[in-house]
Amino acid sequence: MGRTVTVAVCTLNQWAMDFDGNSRRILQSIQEAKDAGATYRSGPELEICGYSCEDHFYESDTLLHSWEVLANLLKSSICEDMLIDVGMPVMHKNVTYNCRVAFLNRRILLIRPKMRLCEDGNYRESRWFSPWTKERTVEDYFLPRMISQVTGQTVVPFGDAVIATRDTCVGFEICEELWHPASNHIPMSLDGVEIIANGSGSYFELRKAYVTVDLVKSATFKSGGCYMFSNLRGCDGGRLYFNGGSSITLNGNILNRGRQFALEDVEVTVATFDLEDIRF
Ligand SMILES: NC(=O)CC[C@H](N)C(=O)O
Repeated sequence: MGRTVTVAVCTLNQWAMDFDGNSRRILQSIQEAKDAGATYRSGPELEICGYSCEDHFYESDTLLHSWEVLANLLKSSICEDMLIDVGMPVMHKNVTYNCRVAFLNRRILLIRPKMRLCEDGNYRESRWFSPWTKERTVEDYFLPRMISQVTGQTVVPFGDAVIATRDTCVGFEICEELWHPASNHIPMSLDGVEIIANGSGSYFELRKAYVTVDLVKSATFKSGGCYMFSNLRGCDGGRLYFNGGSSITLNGNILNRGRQFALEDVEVTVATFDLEDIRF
């Protein structure tokens, strides 16, 4: 029995604090994903505000403008009938987290905070964010009024959870969680999560692309599953170059992979596979 699905990962040339441009590129990626027949679109880490906002992450305006962009995405007809997750900073109980926000047809399904922050190389994430440490726990998140007006929701789940649908089960990792020895995809795979989306802000280092390819393959090699890796491209306003190379991997094999060094601001990479192939 075939149960084919088409999913999309996106490589975006986002810029720190360019809310208009970032939002335009996100919408373009969603439109391209839809045109390619995808019913699920994921994107890179902190794609709404840009990854390298540095101490602007301390400013409440950065969080406010991220919500404004999300409100426009929720309202847009381009986003209808597709599961979408986007990356943005969210403050919960006065603590800022680096999050994925998953939504479908004007309703937020889950806000998933990053659980392992990156501190090596040029990464200093704990300067601006705290990791979510409550495993398999969600709390009520009270939405800003401007979002409630669009979605009709007052609270949504915030925390370590996955999205179960009639057809499959979707979970999330955020960048470093893939690199960490106690990766979050391990308990999720053992628990039957079939699709894991990773929004990343992974900058270029010599030979790192080999590591990334090995990691996405091994994440799905042992238990099976689909791994959707989306990465940023370009400089983002800082001194680092994010090298793209977004990929979709099934059961240890790369199905499709975006380019590493390219000039397009928006590159959408899709793959179609049979969910039954995960269930052998
Ligand atoms: N943004 C991140 O979490 C980066 C994770 C990873 N260590 C990398 O170098 O790509």
